Amino acid sequence: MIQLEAINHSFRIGQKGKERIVPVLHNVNLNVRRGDIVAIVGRSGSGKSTLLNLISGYIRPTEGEITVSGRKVSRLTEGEWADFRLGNFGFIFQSFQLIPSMTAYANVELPLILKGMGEVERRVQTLSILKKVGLEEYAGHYPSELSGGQQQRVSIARALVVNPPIILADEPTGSLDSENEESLLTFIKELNRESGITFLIITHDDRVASIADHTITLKDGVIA
Ligand SMILES: Nc1ncnc2c1ncn2[C@@H]1O[C@H](COP(=O)(O)OP(=O)(O)OP(=O)(O)O)[C@@H](O)[C@H]1O
Repeated sequence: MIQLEAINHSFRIGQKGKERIVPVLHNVNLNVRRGDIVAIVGRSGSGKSTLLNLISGYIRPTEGEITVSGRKVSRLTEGEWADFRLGNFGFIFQSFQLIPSMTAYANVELPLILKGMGEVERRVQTLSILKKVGLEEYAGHYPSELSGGQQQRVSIARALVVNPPIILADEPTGSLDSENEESLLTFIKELNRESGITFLIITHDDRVASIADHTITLKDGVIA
């Protein structure tokens, strides 16, 4: 489902003429199979977010090849990436990243508008996914009118609404109390089992890593 072959990545920092190269990932090889839940763990600065940003095309690898759903993505243009991302990935973040001026409904509907779906179909799909996460009665609420757990469920609905085969999650339980964390983990397991969605989850939390089929530990940019 996701393959990384001999990935090296460095950032170039500083002003022109005084640039410095910061190597971050070294010879990373990774094979995530369809339907896997994979946890990526490692200390702060070990390169976890860089790895996720490479897989989702927000940065390009300095060297190496990335294949997602059978497509070699390392050579996609920006425009091709935008379409590819919408069709292949849902994203979940620690800070939810909902748009504060939009209702739960409008936040979830947004990816469908970007996909160019018609209004009637959008309405059916948005309401059905809000129901799936147990929030149909909160469709008209703004993020500030929802609890942290509810906001995270809206963000999951937004990730799921386009039926992505892969969900990329960066510390998805980082802002949740233990009760909401448990219910999110149960939901992730359920989605994985029933819909076969592949999950790649960055986490510091052993409880999150415990639901994973495989755990990858990054140490100073190398898979340990
Ligand atoms: N855009 C960038 N420009 C320069 N250096 C960067 C950039 N992004 C990340 N880095 C550096 O790459 C290294 C790895 O960062 P990354 O964010 O991938 O680590 P992480 O394991 O996700 O850390 P954390 O758990 O704290 O989020 C760090 O040393 C960081 O300073």
